[in-house]
Parts: sequence; structure tokens; C-alpha cells
Amino acid sequence: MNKLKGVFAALLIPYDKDGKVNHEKLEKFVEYNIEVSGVQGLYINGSTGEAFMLDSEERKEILKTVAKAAKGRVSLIAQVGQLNIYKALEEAKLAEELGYDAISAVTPFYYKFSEEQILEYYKTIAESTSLPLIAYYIPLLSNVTFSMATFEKLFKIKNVAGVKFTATDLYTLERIKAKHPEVLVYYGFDEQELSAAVYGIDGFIGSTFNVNAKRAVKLHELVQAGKLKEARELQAEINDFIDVVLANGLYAILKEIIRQEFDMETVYCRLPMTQDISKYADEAKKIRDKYLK
Ligand SMILES: CC(=O)N[C@@H]([C@@H](O)[C@H](O)[C@H](O)CO)[C@@H](O)CC(=O)C(=O)O
Repeated sequence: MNKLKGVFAALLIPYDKDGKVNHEKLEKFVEYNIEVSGVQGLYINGSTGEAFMLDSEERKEILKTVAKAAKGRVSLIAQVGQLNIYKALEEAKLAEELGYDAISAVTPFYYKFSEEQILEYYKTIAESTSLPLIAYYIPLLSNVTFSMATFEKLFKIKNVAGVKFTATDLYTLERIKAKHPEVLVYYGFDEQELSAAVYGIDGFIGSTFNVNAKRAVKLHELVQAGKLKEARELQAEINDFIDVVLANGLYAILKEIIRQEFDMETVYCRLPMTQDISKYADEAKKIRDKYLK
């Protein structure tokens, strides 16, 4: 399970102007994450990958390209959750065949599913492969909130090994870790890494780790060593960076920073996101020079 601990970037995806995934540039994005940013793992087809705007074939091709580019250097988690559970099962099977270390699945959204229906969704996906499954809990975007009782039922499902906890309810976070030390818990708000790390959680999954993972790894180490004053100072340094990134356009700035590293042609976001991010180039260069050199 150690392969599943640490700092994972929620991988950004370079799209072309026509909305197609640019796989040649995607390999570069993977290279940058591993060799420059210093990630310990990659979380594929999550929110940051704009994956909920893709069809299953596009998501499968991304899983293949990332596995090929990573060459076993870092751990890989494939997010397969979606409303079409049959496609989720296909993607989960593919991830297992490609040698991914785990699968993950966002809570089913849009329709008001009952607790029983949500647990059945997780059971169906979890039993479809031998891989550990990390539930992707993000009430902010999914509109699905679990009680502690629901989390307890979720963790009883065979192969459910953890939760990617992207919420500010640190009371529940602490209760999960205190009552289920065997469950892998990842925190999802990069700007609050310190607040979660003190509860002894296992890892972090986030967008800014595509370019700033080294600091997140260091912050985790400082907390584990009990050096909280230094950890607070580092979180402040990280948040100075996150402040300007959020103020300018999260995905745009982060994608531009990677693009500039390899002097690649323009990359895009996927509609309905703001597609053309080239106007952020100057700001991204300033941010990169100030915070990432
Ligand atoms: C709502 C959201 O996008 N949250 C991000 C954070 O990394 C977030 O971008 C960061 O904390 C800056 O606010 C991640 O939790 C999302 C994530 O891990 C994913 O893309 O699957």
C-alpha cells in the first residue's frame, strides 16, 4: 500500500483547439510532473483532467498514454467514476490491464441517488477488478454529502481501500482516520494540506501538484517530523503561489507553465471551459519565474 501514499497530481490534460486530446503533449505533461514537479503519483481522469466532459473512448486513450509515458516511475490511479456505470467498468478493467495501482470513482451525481444506490454503485465497480478502489468524495462539485455512517458502510465494501476527501469537514476527516486507520485517506484541497496532514492522512491529490509537488512532499515530511512551525511557513509559501494561480485561472496558468517548459505550441482547455488559454502566457511566465524557479 506504500505505493499509494504521498503526493499525487490530478493530471492536467492538453487539448487541441478542436477539443481532441493531444497525446504527444500529454506525454510531455506526464514527463514534467515526474521529472520537474516531483510527483509521487498521478491521478488520472479526475476533475482537473476535465474528464467529466470526455466520452469513455477519450478517457481510455488517456489511461493508455499515461501508462506508456509514466513507464512505471510513479504510482497511477485511474478515476473511472461516471453516470454510465458500464463504461466505468470497462475503464476499470482497462486500468487493471495497464497495470494501474488503483482505481477511483466519483460519487454518482446529478440524479438524487439514495445511500443504498450509491453503495451499490461502489460495490459494482469495486468487485469488477482486483484493484483497490478509492472513493472520490467531493461534495462541492458532486452535491453528494456522506454521513459518518455512510462512510462506515462504504469502507465495508470489499476492495474499497480509501477515500479522496475533497471537503472542508475536518471533523469527519479526523473521525475516518481515527476509527479506520487502515483506510487510505487523501486530502484534496492543496491550500489546506497542512490542516489535513496533522491527522496522519496518507496522501494528497490535487491540481497544483502538476507543477508544485516538491513543496507538498516537503510539507508532508515536515508534519510527519513534527516540525509544525516550518510546515506553517511552507504552507504560507505554497498559498502565496496558489493565490495568484487562482486569481488568474487555475487550469490555464498551470497548463501554460508546463507548455512553456517544453516550448510547445498552444494548448487548450475543453469546452465548455474557457478554451483558449494563450492570453495567460505572460502571467504564467511571471508566476513560474517568481514561484517555481
Ligand atoms: C475542486 C477542485 O478542483 N479541487 C482540486 C484541488 O486540487 C484544487 O484545484 C486546489 O486545491 C486549488 O483550489 C482537486 O481536489 C481536484 C482533484 O483532485 C481532481 O482533479 O480530481
